[in-house]
Amino acid sequence: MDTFNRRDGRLFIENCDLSHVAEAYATPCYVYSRAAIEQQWQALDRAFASHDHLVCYAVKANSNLAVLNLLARLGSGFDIVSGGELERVLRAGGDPAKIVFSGVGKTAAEMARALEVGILCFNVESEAELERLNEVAGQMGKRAPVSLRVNPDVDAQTHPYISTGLKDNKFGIEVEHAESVYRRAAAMDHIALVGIDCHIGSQLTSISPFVDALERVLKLVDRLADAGIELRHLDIGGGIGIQYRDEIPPEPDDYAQALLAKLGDRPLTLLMEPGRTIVGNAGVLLTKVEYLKHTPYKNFAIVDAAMNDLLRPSLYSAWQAIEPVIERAGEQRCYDIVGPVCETGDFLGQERELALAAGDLLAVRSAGAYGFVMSSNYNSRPRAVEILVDGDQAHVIRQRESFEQLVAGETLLPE
Ligand SMILES: Cc1ncc(COP(=O)(O)O)c(C=O)c1O
Ligand SMILES: N[C@@H](CCCC[NH3+])C(=O)O
Repeated sequence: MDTFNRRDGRLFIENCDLSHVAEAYATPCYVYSRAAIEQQWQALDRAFASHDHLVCYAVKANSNLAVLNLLARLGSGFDIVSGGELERVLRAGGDPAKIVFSGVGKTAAEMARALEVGILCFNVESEAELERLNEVAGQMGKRAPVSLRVNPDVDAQTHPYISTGLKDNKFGIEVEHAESVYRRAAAMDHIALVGIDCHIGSQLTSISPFVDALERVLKLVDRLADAGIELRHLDIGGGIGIQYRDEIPPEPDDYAQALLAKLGDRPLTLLMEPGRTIVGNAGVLLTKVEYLKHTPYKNFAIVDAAMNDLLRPSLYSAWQAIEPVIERAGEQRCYDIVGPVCETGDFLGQERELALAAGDLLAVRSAGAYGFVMSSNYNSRPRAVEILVDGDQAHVIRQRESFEQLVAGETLLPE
């Protein structure tokens, strides 16, 4: 049985009827499939079985504690980019010794906490960060495990906002300059060099940019080895794309084979930081049609989810499939699916052929990654509820935010 399947025109996740989920928990509502998340992680893990490796799930893609907990139970590592993500992983039962810490702006407090719990390594993105880390570790009487994130200057052929491996992007240390930074780091008292890292972008649908990046990083690894700097691991980053529409993303086995062939017999553990490919197609956003509005120029379906709930269509003009939860007969019309937020850019989809009536439920597909995590309270809209489906059971894994929670922490000035 497919994770997403239709029975008598009704959309199910596993054995759970999504119209019942919407009825029980209201909309907007994120729903994820446990089986789909686990299967994706296991497929990637299996693909690398022949080589020492660690899949470090990129927490930013979907950081719900229940999702992190499922992955921790599978033995996953985690790629984090903030102190908040670190606390989430710890609360979800993740192993600190399997955490890599990426990001260009780590604060001293974040470094200290990560050193205290004993993470696998810091993916250091600049010399200034390296100096700060050396200082913080020194104050704590520790040595910080470090992997330098190099910027290989490879075009990931993806949306410019999510391309990270070009030399004019803010990420990593230029590959030509990295060797001298490694030499400096090797001489620091409170730094232990353990690895090398790169991440060239997100939603990549071709393997060749990964291979090009790896090739450039390996040249540096070999030069470092010649200079007596031996590393334990190489982290290829995340970025494997998913199918939103008609993209054909790399299969885990092909991806693994291409990378392992390039790696050859170098005794390096391979780390990776996949986010989207693990959770993206495991989730939907359910929303209800509040009103239909027909004008001589356009038809609008005004729904109860908005750009604050799912930002990707507004931010990147991203296309995500939108389908009725219960199919209805009748004439299809071309609709823009828009939310209640006061912005013209507030849409979930444009020019979609659908047969609709007010009150219908819609499912926005591929919403498991960069969906809820990018949501906001814009227009003072409470954040949506999150549900995890396990077989025929639907579990609330985050309650809908209440109006009380929405204003919590704000205070009026005294009279
Ligand atoms: C450093 C780093 N690692 C991993 C990821 C996860 O990327 P993706 O969700 O595309 O796999 C990102 C986001 O692009 C990232 O910036
Ligand atoms: N937020 C982006 C992905 C960002 C990747 C983070 N480095 C998206 O929704 O496609």
